[in-house]
Amino acid sequence: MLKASFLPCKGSALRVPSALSVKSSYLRVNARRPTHIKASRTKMELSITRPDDWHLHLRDGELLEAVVSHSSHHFGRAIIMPNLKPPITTAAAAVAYRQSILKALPENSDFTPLMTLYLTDNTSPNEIKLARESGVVFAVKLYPAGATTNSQDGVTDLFGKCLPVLEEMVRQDMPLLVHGEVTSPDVDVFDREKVFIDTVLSPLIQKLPQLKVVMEHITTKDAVNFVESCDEGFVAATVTPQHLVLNRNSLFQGGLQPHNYCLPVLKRETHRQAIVSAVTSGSKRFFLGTDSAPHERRNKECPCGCAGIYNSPVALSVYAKVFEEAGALDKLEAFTSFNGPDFYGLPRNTSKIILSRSPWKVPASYSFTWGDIVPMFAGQTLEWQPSPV
Ligand SMILES: NC(=O)N[C@@H](CC(=O)O)C(=O)O
Ligand SMILES: [Zn+2]
Ligand SMILES: [Zn+2]
Repeated sequence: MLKASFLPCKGSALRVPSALSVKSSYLRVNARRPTHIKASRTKMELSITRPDDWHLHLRDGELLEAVVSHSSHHFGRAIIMPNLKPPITTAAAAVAYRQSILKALPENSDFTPLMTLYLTDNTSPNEIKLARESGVVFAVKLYPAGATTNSQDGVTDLFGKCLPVLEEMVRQDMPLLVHGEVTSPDVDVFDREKVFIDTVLSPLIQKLPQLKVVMEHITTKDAVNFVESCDEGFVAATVTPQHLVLNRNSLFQGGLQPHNYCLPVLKRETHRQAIVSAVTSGSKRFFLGTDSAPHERRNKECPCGCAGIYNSPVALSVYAKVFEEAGALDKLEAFTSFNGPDFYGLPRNTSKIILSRSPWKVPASYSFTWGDIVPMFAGQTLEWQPSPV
């Protein structure tokens, strides 16, 4: 069952665990704690290698300036999603977008954006070569046309028009990042990930077994099973905070909850449990990708609200909570900081961050002259707090 403390009831605070549950966590962690976990009865701290975010939407313009520090503060690097308006479809556009991200960063930040290209039916194999040569593009993103926010320019003909590009990606060792949902209106929205696995991903991997694929923001037991059935170095998955702690009840708890709406949509509890088991098992195939996707409040709380949850400010707190509740805090660091760079063939970060058990209240919203953004778990209290070393 989903813990009551994670149900985002409107207006009710996320419950801080009682002294008793702190104590029992203390005992559980202490019984098998690795050296980087320090515990005392008053304060528990984890020192972990600085995490990276392998799936992040930073947007551009005012929104970029508003959100970038919530990621750059704690994460070393992030895979930056290319679904801007217009999308980042060329290496040159990725280079320019990277410059605007670097410009928006707080002074002295050493956060590194890892850029991606937005795959279209018209992407040329040469663009993949240019992307590789740029030295700043690390992956190509597949949005099936119409699947999610700003995906209207996405792919309609993966096995036809895109095949030469995919073959070039194999040659360039460039991973394909996948929004894994079919878009046919005939397919129930809750089945779209499973049908995508059966009809697109599985055949794709059979056709191009050397292509590196990341199934982004997985939401189902089917995706867990699929990723686990593939070759470890070739297929992996990112997992968001929301798909670890919320199920589809959270969309309707006490009324319609637009701030819990993202794509792929939250699934039933059995799927959430399968994802928690997979990530807390210590498997190298799963790594941190927040899918933090800020939208202005007015575009979420309206008759046709956008999909996307803004979770950068709370992501590390939520991941820590999930691993703690599974009795797997010793496996947290691999998920947040090792499995991602290992899969991408990049070095692990060398600096550290500290996660301490000191409850903090998530702001009700972040306000700017042009509007505001409501974060995940707005107004609620979380137990784990990250601070840079
Ligand atoms: N996850 C979402 O619900 N939304 C993302 C797009 C995406 O990652 O699919 C966004 O850009 O808003
Ligand atoms: Zn997506
Ligand atoms: Zn996303």
